[in-house]
Amino acid sequence: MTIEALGAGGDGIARQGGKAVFLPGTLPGEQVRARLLGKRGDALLAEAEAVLAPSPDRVAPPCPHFATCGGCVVQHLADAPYAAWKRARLVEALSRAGFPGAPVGPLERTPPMTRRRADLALRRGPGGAVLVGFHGRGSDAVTDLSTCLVLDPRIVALFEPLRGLLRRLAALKREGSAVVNLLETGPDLLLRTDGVLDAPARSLLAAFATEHGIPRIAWAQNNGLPETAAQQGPVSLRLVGVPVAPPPGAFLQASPAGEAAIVAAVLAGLPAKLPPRAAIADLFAGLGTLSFPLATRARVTAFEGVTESVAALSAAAGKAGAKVQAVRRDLDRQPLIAKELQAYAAVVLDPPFSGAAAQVPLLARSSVPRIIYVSCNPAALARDAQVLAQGGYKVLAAAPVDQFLWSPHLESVVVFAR
Ligand SMILES: C[S@@+](CC[C@H](N)C(=O)[O-])C[C@H]1O[C@@H](n2cnc3c(N)ncnc32)[C@H](O)[C@@H]1O
Repeated sequence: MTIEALGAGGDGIARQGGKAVFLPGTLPGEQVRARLLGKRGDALLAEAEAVLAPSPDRVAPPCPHFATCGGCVVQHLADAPYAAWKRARLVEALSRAGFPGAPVGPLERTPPMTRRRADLALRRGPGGAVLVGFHGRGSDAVTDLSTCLVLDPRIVALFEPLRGLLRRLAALKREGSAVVNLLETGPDLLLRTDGVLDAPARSLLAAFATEHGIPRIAWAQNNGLPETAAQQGPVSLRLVGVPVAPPPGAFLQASPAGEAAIVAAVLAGLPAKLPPRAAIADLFAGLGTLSFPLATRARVTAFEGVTESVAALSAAAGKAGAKVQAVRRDLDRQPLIAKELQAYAAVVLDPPFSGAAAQVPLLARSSVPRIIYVSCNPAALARDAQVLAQGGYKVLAAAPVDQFLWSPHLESVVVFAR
């Protein structure tokens, strides 16, 4: 087969009998000998058994786990075509939404080994050993990682100690996860396991926290509410200089450089002049990553659905005297309505992967002069941007931010105006 394009998920795409065939690990222009594996929706899935004519853009993937780990699926592509492909994802998303030729800026890059948040999969294997890593490509298998080239080395340094801990932790029967948030006070660990945490296990966690300089270890059974299992000291990080104490497993932008690029693009998207008593709404505000920078320009109301994040944001704003009011609100069930929206000179929204399907139609019908949409999913962005296009909004600027190096994920900041 001849590979015609690189798909949105990072797989090469060929055609056979009028059907698209997805071939992981291949690149446009390559000729491969392939074996069909089955169907993927309307398309076919195949495996390249041999690359007969490799692309000049093919490079040796630097990570030893490339073949199995599902994290970095396009590490075999040279840097310049990789950056062009990533940026093109935003160009295509906006084009699909009805904004062909939108002013898309250059790709903002983030360096390897700087990701400060990891959501690791844990699995106990036969013999009691525990695998710690990421899920495999399109599979449920867990790749047991010895290294990772995107994560901050301080997180990677915890892999082996975690394996040792979990081997002895009866609370992990078969499956679990570990979220590591690298804060300024050290790694903050949230363990989710499928068993019960008894008193000896709590002592084990406390000893582990002391030994590895971990200020807090929280634990939850499966998807239950986390509880603090061991606390050795305060947990804190600064968001534009404002100290915030995140709850266990809190959402953080993936890397400091990515966060800085997003904040810069959001601030640049505000009108140069705001009316004297202007207010900005920050929707899906999390811990206030965007609220605090926005508060340097106007009063901010920060809407967020997770109670613990709202409390952390509110406490941080109170202590710092920042002009941010935090409000708990589920924006899927109870989006801001027209009457509420008209109070704002600008609305910033940074929804989860699924986008903001409930809020965006109300924004599209609103009189809000400026909407700044921060997206981590070009497909959801394309759907939501189309609704804003139908509402009469134009794109003033769009910034693609490569927070998830070598993966198909793309962060973008798009500025809409009436
Ligand atoms: C992509 S994060 C952005 C957080 C923040 N803006 C930042 O930059 O760190 C999305 C946030 O939306 C929140 N969220 C998810 N679903 C929500 C909902 N239905 N209503 C309100 N907030 C929600 C999540 O808790 C999370 O904090």
